[in-house]
Amino acid sequence: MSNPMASRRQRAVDDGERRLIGPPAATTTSGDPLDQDASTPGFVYVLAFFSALGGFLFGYDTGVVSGAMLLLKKEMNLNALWQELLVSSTVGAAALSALSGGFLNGWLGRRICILMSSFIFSIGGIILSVAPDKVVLLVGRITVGLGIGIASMTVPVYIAEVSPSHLRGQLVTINTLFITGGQFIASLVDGAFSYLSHDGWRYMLGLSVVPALLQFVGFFFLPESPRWLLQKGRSEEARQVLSRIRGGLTVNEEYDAIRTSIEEEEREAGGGGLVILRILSQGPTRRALIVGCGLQMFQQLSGINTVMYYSATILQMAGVRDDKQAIWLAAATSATNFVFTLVGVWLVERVGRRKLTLGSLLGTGLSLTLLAVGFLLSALNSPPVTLHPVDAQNSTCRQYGSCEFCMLDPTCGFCYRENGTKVYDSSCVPANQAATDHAAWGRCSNQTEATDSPIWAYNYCPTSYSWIVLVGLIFYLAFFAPGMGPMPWTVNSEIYPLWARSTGNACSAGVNWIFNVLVSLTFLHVAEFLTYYGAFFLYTGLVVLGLLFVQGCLPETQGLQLEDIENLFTGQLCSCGASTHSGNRHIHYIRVKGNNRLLSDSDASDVD
Ligand SMILES: O[C@H]1[C@H](O)[C@@H](O)[C@H](O)[C@@H](O)[C@H]1O
Repeated sequence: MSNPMASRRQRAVDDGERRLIGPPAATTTSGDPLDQDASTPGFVYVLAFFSALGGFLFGYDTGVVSGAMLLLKKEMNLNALWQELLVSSTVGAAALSALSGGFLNGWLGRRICILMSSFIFSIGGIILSVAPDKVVLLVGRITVGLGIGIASMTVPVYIAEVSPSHLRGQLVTINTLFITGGQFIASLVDGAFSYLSHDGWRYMLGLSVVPALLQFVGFFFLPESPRWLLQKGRSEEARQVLSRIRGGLTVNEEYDAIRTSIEEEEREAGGGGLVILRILSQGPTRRALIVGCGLQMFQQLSGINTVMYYSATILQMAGVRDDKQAIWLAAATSATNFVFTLVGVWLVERVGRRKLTLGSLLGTGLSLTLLAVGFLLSALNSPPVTLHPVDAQNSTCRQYGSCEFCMLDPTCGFCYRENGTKVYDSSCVPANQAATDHAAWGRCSNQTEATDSPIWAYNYCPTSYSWIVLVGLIFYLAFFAPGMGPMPWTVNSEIYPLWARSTGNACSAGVNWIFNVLVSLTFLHVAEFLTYYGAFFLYTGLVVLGLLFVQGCLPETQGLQLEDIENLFTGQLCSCGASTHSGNRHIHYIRVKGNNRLLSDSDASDVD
């Protein structure tokens, strides 16, 4: 049977070495084959930079809120519900707008969507910085979330569509570098403005207007994706843009490949019906969608955002008691995430997406186990409660015999004194629910700087095993950041055929945001029921499932033309074979350890 979605060229890999079947993607005007490195004009980096500002804003706005919240809850007297609302409304809005972004992308194009998201970011930043009360703050956070959702699905698609294939993985991964960079800068800004006694949060939240405006102005001068233009029948414009992006080289080959693929797709689909239904009804796109959404789901299920969020507590366990010091050390955590994403940018075109994802998941799983073991040892050696003060309100806190059980109850905290590593005079008392940084009553209810005053531990316990948890945290970020952080975004930007690309990315980005909310909102409840070590063992289990999924289902897309990648999904989902056409050749290849190994390359008439 001939493959209905076959495209023009196919690169097959034999024993890890790629053989190019058919002519190279671009030739110089003189007709010489291009040296690919020499053929990459700087303009494509400019495009990637301005687009990735969307990733920066995504990272900044999700990262900045934790530091801003420390100030906001005091200045606006926010209770726990309002704090939760302000954090999760952004992520919820991002999920909704990512899902609707697919339709907007197909209809208005990538460029307009990017302009729209930077405009929304700017408005959101302005609302947040002038907000007179919590309701306006909520409106601002929702607005920013709408911008994040659209940016998170559009930017990777745009970068993938303008990049030459040999650089595509690297350039799309730069977007995730900008996400983690945004989170890192946000933590620095949080640190710097935490010294302001009043209105520091206005600067923290409002500063995002600067990159948003920069992106808005930049994109006024930048072109639309040539692939989208061609799909809309604006062929002359598409050819001009393609040639501008490729530095004035002859782009006939690439242009023809895109056009043929669009024509074939249109013939197949007849152009009608809802895109999502067409995706689900055709085997290859359905499989691509499952792989894309699965990757995004497992990214969030590996617990990245709880690890980032929980880093402050981990650091407190390690003995960092001062708020300011904790803020700066949390900046070190996001710096680690950022630096190791840089390793991912470096590795993606060297080892390929699949190996990088598998290696990253393996390391992430081992690090989660280490984290869980650290928490387990801390729990087993948790200091006992030795004092039982009279509790007028008869709260649940008095029933707990050790710090471990006391801290797992969000209404209680552990009040103790220490002598070196020895804990004494310890009690479990109710936390002040408006501000959990002190107890509701008793010796830990007023914070003093005196060295002999008792210590208030909310959400953590003093332990001598915190170093295991700290090492686990660093290893976790070092393994997660180069692979599982960026690869779900990178792979999604390249696995769908053009007609399904916006919708496919919208769905997978939506899945990412939905699981982001689910995991971060449930973390404290999961920890309450399963304890902290139980929660981290659970994430380890989920990572093992992720490993099996990636091992079975993720093909290698490195180096292939976007138009060819869809053919990787023509076999059974998670099986290892596929075939494609190249001119009148019929090529069978098999995925061996994720590489496309050539099986046969025969005349089409022999096979069909
Ligand atoms: O790829 C990104 C990155 O890993 C971020 O650090 C994380 O906060 C996001 O949820 C994720 O999508």
